[in-house]
Amino acid sequence: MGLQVDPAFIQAAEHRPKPTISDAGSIPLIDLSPLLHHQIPSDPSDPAIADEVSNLIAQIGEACRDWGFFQVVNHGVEVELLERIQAAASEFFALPAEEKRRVQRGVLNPLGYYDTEHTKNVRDWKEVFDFIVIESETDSLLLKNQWPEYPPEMREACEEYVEGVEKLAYKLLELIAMSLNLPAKILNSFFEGSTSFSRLNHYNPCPSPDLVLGVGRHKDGGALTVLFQDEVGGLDVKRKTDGEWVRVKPIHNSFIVNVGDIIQVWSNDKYESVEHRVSVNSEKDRLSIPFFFNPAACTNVKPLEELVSEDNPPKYQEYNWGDFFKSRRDSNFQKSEKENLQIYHFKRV
Ligand SMILES: O=C(O)CCC(=O)C(=O)O
Ligand SMILES: [Fe+2]
Repeated sequence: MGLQVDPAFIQAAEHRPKPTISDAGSIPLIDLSPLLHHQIPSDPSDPAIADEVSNLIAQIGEACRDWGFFQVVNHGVEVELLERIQAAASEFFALPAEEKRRVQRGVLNPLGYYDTEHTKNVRDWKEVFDFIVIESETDSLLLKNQWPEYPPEMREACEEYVEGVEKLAYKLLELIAMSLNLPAKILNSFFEGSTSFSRLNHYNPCPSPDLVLGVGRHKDGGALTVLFQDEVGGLDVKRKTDGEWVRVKPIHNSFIVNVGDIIQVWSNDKYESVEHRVSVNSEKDRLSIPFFFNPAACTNVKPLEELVSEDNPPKYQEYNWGDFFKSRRDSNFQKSEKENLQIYHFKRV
């Protein structure tokens, strides 16, 4: 029998998903309901901090340290925003290819539709639509949204969705800062004029799910990812304790949160950005919507001074986020012989 998929999609044998994967012993589940009736205090030493909130901060800290991933419920993002963006995304991806290509990303502007992303030089079994929160233009980078004509409600659904999810991302950032024993808002100013963007990921059913991946194994390069997934499932996380891949079980009206490379560097490796990938299946298509919470392009990323000392010297050299972001986006666009930029290139030896 001949191959059922283009060889560009085929993973090397060691990276192919196993036919069965466990969702037991998977990522922690955290209930954010204390935030529905308490403010996040400004400082971890605040004597008025409610027990429920200090407990929540401790849970977030443990999840970041032990997993780099967790799932949240009672997150305060309105379910209606989720329903609207899912409906718009499904309608958009169901359009004929020529229609979707009218908003195709280009070399100059990385935003819009595309179905040719490569992760580590193997093509991903997916199509995506990227849009950014704050549009900008510099000599080296154009970040301008390309909204499709159909469905007409897509733009509003996307814009209102990111507004809701960005608020959640700020709360998570503040809880993470507190869990590192730092003032809650210490990281917030890096996100003024942010390069945060969101992506609609659509994975079609695949005739050879044992040979390909929806997204190859990778770590997220930004600060924090807040991801919605539908009920199909397919996100696999590499468990830190034993390196096993575990499936993240879909939970209705929840978000999956993961620490990206920037938090790894800021925390001087206290929290690590963990590898993950997406498996596909032969029956159902799947939708996921990550929000990549990223600082401003001018941010120079390095271990936070408050977290380094003589005994714990900085483990990374400073790098510029805008340059890193551009280099990643260029290398994901086309297959290239060169490995793309990774934070370990800035590791001090
Ligand atoms: O679809 C998913 O569950 C995850 C996608 C992902 O890891 C990414 O887009 O960076
Ligand atoms: Fe990812």
